Amino acid sequence: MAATLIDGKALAARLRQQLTTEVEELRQRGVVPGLAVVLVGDDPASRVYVSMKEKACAQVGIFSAEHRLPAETSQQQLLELIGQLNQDRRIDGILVQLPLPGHIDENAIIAAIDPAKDVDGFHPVSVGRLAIGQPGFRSCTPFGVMKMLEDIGCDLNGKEVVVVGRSNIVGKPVALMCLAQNATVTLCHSRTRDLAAHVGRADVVIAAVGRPEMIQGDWIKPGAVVIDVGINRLADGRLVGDVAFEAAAARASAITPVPGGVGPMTITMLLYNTVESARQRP
Ligand SMILES: Nc1nc(=O)c2c([nH]1)NC[C@@H]1CN(c3ccc(C(=O)N[C@@H](CCC(=O)O)C(=O)O)cc3)C=[N+]21
Repeated sequence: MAATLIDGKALAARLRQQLTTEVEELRQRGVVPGLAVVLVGDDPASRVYVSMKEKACAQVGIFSAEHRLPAETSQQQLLELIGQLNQDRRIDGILVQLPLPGHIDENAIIAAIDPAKDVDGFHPVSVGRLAIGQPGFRSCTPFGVMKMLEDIGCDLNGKEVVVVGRSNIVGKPVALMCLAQNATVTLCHSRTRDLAAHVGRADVVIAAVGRPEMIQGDWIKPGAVVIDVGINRLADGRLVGDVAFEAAAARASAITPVPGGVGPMTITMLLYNTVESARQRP
């Protein structure tokens, strides 16, 4: 393998160490950052993610308040809880674990969160601020990707960035973040013609399609940086990304592994946003 491995787990650990110090300083000023984590229903994957988030909060000294609600919870009941959390002075961030059960309108729930507590960065106000270049909460996975690029000293100014996948939670926001750093950004998706040709021009490839190993190694331009946001569980139990790792690593200058790449950064940026929100407490 020619490429440098971009170790998300190690970077996440370093950032969490810094956050621990910052939380301690806030605590001495009488501010304990607080995160409310809301889980509706009992999806096993969501349960795992939520407990990872709580553990991470405890690790850096953030107070976390867990709200586990039954799958039958009505939209009205959930909106009432959000309303209470919006008013709760101990709470700096509200995270509603997605996906929500089918009878609940996710957009209505996200819109009900006070933008000042939108540490997930999913509220239309946060997304709008990102789009027009104003400060605001940045959603955690794309924010983690940007931190990783910064950490390896990858300056995006004038670079060709190809993002594969146009989701609201990764593809679109990461494209906007790269644009804000003066990259030339191409946002590819399922209808893109000749994806291989686009990827082949990229100095930086950001894969967020959710299809196991779809981005082939021989598409990668020699020396490119490859960020793999995908986390796909195969039938044999293996966890793989959206990029064919071994073949891509043979051509790339740097590449993220799966697991241990972008994943650990997502939760770390949630902690980061929560601490930032506590700092801005009214
Ligand atoms: N409101 C909301 N906000 C989210 O941020 C959110 C969400 N809902 N719903 C689900 C997705 C998924 N997500 C991940 C967090 C950490 C890892 C992570 O740490 N992964 C590790 C371990 C992977 C494993 O072993 O399963 C890794 O990639 O190395 C992955 C995925 C946050 N999400």
